[in-house]
Amino acid sequence: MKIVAADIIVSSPDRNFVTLKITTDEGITGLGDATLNGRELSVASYLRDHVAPLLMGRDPHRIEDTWQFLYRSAYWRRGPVTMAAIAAVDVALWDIKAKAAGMPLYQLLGGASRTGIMAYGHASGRDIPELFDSIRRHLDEGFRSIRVQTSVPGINAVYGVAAQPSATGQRYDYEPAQRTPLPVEEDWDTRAYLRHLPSVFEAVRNEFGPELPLLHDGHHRMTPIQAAKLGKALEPYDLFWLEDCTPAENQEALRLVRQHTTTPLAIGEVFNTVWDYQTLIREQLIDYVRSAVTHTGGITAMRKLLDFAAQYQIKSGIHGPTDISPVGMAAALHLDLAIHNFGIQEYMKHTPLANEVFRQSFTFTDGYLHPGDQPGLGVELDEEVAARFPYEPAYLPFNRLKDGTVHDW
Ligand SMILES: O=C(O)[C@@H](O)[C@@H](O)[C@H](O)[C@H](O)CO
Repeated sequence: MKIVAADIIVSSPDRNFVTLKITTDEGITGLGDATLNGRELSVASYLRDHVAPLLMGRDPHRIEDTWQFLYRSAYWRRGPVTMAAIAAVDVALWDIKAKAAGMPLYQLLGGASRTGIMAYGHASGRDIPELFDSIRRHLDEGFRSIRVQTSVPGINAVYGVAAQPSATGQRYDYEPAQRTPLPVEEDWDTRAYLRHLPSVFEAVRNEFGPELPLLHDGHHRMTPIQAAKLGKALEPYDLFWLEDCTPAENQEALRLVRQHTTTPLAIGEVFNTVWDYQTLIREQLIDYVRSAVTHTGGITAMRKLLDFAAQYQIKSGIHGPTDISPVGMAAALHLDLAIHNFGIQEYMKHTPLANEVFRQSFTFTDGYLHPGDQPGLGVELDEEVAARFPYEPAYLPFNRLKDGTVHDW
């Protein structure tokens, strides 16, 4: 079999997605997700201008060789653009291999290690009553693990609160990237957040009891000592994890957090290679790996990363917000089902419009996802519908402190 075409499809059904479609001389096609929120066109260009010509005539079955070739022959290594482009090729090739075998992809990764994939949803509220309603709604929808984000008194707009008004006047809901000519400015005050958050978790535990797994995302905003303080303060509420408590480019910083708290830690959605985790994993400074298949070099690289983590009893918590397309989501689900050290999967539902462009076979029942049993990934791209929604520039917001200093968002 030979690769005869590699097309890049950029489409914006409610938000931007970049999809790679690889076609073989036998007529089998494979899809890969190359979406990098707010920087989509850079990956589209990387693929179209630099990678697609290299793929022509290659044997699609040689996945490891193609991965190594794309990674090493570029000379310039790592980074989100490069690794998202390589991920898209990798996932598309796995899709082709599984379709050629007539099997769902997870079978090629060793087969199912579990019957379903525990998923967590995103509950949020501007105040406690709104948060409780959101948690109840998620429980009604079938979620059995819940991420909790709230507004903080004194701060106007906080990451992750769906009901807050966005810059366009609509709810924030599905997607923090805004279709505005400049990134929207949000405000931040870590001391106010640290004072407020423990009382929110206390209220949630009192209302919903001790069983429900609860998660929280710090979105990179704390220093190590602030993160240590928050982890300690949240210990009575038994979190499943505290995510992205520090920016974590400095892996050693997590030693300090770890020394002070037993709240489990999850990190890595902005990382893109195993090297970003070397110290974190070897020194057991985290409990969950948050990388996205889409941003970390695809299934081939994620499998190696998670096998490394498994040696230290560190589990997966694969990134799955709506900026991971249904193609990237399906790739995550096949991997989740096959690996032994599965932890939890993030799951934010895509909009009905996005689901018209990407027809998926995965299911969500009583808290558990399953990728389905269609050959390959189980996702089809409707290119006619996709063409109706051309790219629209959008930016993620950024933060400023009260004195005007730019802060991590
Ligand atoms: O935990 C998460 O899923 C978030 O941190 C993301 O929603 C993140 O904000 C987006 O991926 C940014 O594009």
